[in-house]
Amino acid sequence: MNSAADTLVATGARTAGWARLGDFASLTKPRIVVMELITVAIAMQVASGGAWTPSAFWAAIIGAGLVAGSANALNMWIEQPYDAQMRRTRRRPLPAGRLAASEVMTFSAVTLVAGTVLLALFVNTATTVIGVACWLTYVALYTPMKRRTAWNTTVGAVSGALPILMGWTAGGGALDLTAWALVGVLFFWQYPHFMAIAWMYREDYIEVGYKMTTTVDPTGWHAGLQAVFGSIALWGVSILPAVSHEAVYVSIVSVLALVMLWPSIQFCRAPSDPAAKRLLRASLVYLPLWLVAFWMCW
Ligand code: HEM
Ligand SMILES: CC(C)=CCC/C(C)=C/CC/C(C)=C/COP(=O)(O)OP(=O)(O)O
Repeated sequence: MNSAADTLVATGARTAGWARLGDFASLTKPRIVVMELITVAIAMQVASGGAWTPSAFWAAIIGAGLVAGSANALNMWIEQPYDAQMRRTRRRPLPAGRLAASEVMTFSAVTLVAGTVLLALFVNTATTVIGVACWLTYVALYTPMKRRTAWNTTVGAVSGALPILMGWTAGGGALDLTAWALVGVLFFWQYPHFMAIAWMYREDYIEVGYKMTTTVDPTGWHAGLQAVFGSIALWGVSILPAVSHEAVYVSIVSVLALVMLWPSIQFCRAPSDPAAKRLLRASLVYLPLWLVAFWMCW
């Protein structure tokens, strides 16, 4: 177990009551998980044509949330020494000593089992298998790869893209072109999303030894290119689900594409903190808007 965290807890940094509950909740990286769960809910709604039962719907949302929360908690357990050194992450419960390593491990194990059981009993086998595959790609592949190669982002993008497929299969959707187009949207969206972040926190990443596009090429040129090509690919796959659908959807998505493409081009031309922040903000605007367009126009 992690003696550093346990020692800090022993010296009295441990929280109690609601604050302790908040510390456990923050192990799940709640903002990312909430966005993931919105993708799950909308994919399930569209795939089922709204014909879901409340038990299956809530089991899918809570089950996916628990499995994702488990993956994020275990990622924090593995990365504690590096989280402790980065400004953005050093106040997390484990490096700050508010939770013990053993508590984080227990939390991750319990949420993994609970989430998997919920998905298996109340949703279906396909969704459960995708959930476990997603957990494995994140914890067993992406997390160690961050220290070895900048290709980690491609693997992380698979983990980030699979939850929407869980929503689709939970709603009875087949693994057809639409299903893979949805995975493609989430996959390619993560390039501009993360290249902005990789630039903003490049000094932290260099200091702790993470291999990111912006640490391998500190000029930002490769990160910019990946943001631009990611945004172009995002445009293409965002349109795909509309093959037999309305022109209005294609028009909305094409306008939305510019929301991503323009700040990506600006960032690529001259990487800077303000340009990266604008790109990150654009990514966080794009995804909910695209989800609503997809849902409404389906
Ligand atoms: C390679 C994949 C990804 C990486 C490495 C990544 C990393 C990050 C990081 C480090 C932040 C914090 C930025 C900050 O503090 O300024 C962030 C923010 C955010 N990410 Fe991602 N992310 C990825 C994929 C995703 C996915 C798939 C989603 C959801 C669908 C998502 C949703 C969000 C949201 C909502 C925020 C803003 C809230 C916050 O700052 O915590 N991300 N991401
Ligand atoms: C159902 C299931 C298992 C879903 C998993 C969804 C999930 C965890 C997506 C994460 C996407 C991602 C790579 C985030 C960054 O992690 P990071 O380690 O780079 O972030 P950090 O630097 O903030 O720790």
